[in-house]
Amino acid sequence: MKSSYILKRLYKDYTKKYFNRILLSVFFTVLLAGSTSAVAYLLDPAIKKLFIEKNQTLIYLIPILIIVAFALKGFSLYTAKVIMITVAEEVRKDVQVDMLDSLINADTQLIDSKHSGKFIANLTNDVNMITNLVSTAILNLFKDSLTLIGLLTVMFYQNWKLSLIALIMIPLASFAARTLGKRIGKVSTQQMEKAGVLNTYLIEIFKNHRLIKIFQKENYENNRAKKFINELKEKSRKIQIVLVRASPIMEALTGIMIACLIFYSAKLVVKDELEVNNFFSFLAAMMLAYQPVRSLATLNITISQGLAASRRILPIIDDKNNISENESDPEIKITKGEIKFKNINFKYNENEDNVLKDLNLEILGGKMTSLVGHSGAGKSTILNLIPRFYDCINGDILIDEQSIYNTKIYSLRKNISLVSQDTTLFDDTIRNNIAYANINASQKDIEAAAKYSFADEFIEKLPNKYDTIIGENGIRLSGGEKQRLSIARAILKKSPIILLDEATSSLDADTESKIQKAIGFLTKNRTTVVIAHRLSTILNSDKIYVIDGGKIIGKGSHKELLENSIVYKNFYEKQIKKD
Ligand SMILES: Nc1ncnc2c1ncn2[C@@H]1O[C@H](COP(=O)(O)OP(=O)(O)OP(=O)(O)O)[C@@H](O)[C@H]1O
Repeated sequence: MKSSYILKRLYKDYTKKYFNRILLSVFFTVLLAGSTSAVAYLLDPAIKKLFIEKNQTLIYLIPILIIVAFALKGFSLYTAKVIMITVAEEVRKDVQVDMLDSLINADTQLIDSKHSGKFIANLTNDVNMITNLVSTAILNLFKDSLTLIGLLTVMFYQNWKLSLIALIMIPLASFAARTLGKRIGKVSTQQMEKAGVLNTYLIEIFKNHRLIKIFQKENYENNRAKKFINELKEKSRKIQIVLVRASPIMEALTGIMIACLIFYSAKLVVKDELEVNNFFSFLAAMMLAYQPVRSLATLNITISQGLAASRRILPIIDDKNNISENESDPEIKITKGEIKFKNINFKYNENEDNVLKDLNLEILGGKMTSLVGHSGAGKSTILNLIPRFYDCINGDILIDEQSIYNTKIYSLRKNISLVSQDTTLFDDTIRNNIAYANINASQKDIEAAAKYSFADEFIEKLPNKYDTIIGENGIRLSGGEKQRLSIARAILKKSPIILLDEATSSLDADTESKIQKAIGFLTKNRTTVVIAHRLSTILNSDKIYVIDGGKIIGKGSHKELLENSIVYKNFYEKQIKKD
């Protein structure tokens, strides 16, 4: 990604709308440059009139002017900074909102390939650097270059020969800064990658802490943590060191320049080409110019960091969705809820074999259809294709004779509920977790859904009932309770199509029977496609498909399949019967 393109994008998407505020901030930097230069300039008449000519009439005016100039300098700097801080925070918010928007709407395939820890690092550290680029860098660019121009004017006004010597420093400083900037850009990308790895590791520690304990892997994990932290430390150290490397370079350059100046000034004084008042005013201007030159020299580093961060962030924002719809696509209309798979081929990744191979399915409207088969056969994949979490390579899926690929995606998903075996809940109240299906649902509807899913009996026993916060992914609830909540959520959605990935874990007989009843209520007269693991579900099914290696190898009722399908018989004997 070219730097010019990045800068154009950042301007167009993130800073253009704050243009007026930036302009106001620039106006204050003009005041700042003027007042800073005035301070340096005023030393000339101050020394000449007050000390050399001993003029008593200006004894009050010049000090007052100096106070005014300093006050104006302070006020302008403060105001310019406050304006740019506000802009910076707005830009930070806008970039983060865009990143999260792109994540929330991303294709499932894209999410599969994303590194969650790296995303967190991008969302925090990288966005910081972009914010610096569009605020600090812009502010400093104007503030420092205008101040420098003002001070150089004073310097040239006082003595052009001395000023030319001082100017030698600028190309030297900018050369040093360019070299440092390049190095910083490279190391900061490496640092961000390490920060991402550490974030992901942290998420895994939270998720897998029971596993760590039971395998007694505390030491092993401590060592891994140390390794990740060390790697990050190394990169951070490198960046900090490159950053501070700017200081000795600048100090050395300043030293050389001051030495040359003193040497040359002495010569000029001898030749009567330099007055003491001019020299002091010149010196003051040059001293004041030190800060803007230093800041301009390191500006390149902020810009390099910001550009490197943008190269990581903009592609995330620009990630294109493959799963899309046309403007003209109609909403899907569900009548019977019949689903047909026609010659479906599908694979998750480019270079792999097809996971589903020329698959044909007919799922009866308003009835229950079971998918059975060994692990890895492709059952979940079939379920994933119906709400278009993934799109097939070729073939078609029809619901009530309408292709799901030519309908509005939201209308399709609105008609589908998914109850999966790994129940997903939010760290929120019970009420909000059920109402996730419909945030406008009344308390009465929520309670009814809880009642039909047999969740009400445990909810009533909780300290704050429906207002109880259930912890991250429902950590404070039992497996059976979580399942009932997710069924309540699906009941509230009232969708005509239900996709059910039946839990494999066994529950106690009482909970099991409640969950079966809840599922019975949820799926009654609705098109249900279930990855079946329970005999009762299989027996209740109107049709069973046996999947193997991404193909249908048998269909019919339980009884028919026991007679006709060896794979089914095998599956039944080994996995269902023993349960
Ligand atoms: N997100 C994914 N990315 C890549 N490959 C995947 C992905 N999900 C599943 N697969 C592969 O697709 C094949 C079918 O998997 P699928 O999950 O559909 O099987 P399944 O019949 O549901 O198995 P199980 O009963 O164990 O859940 C497997 O070989 C699996 O490794």
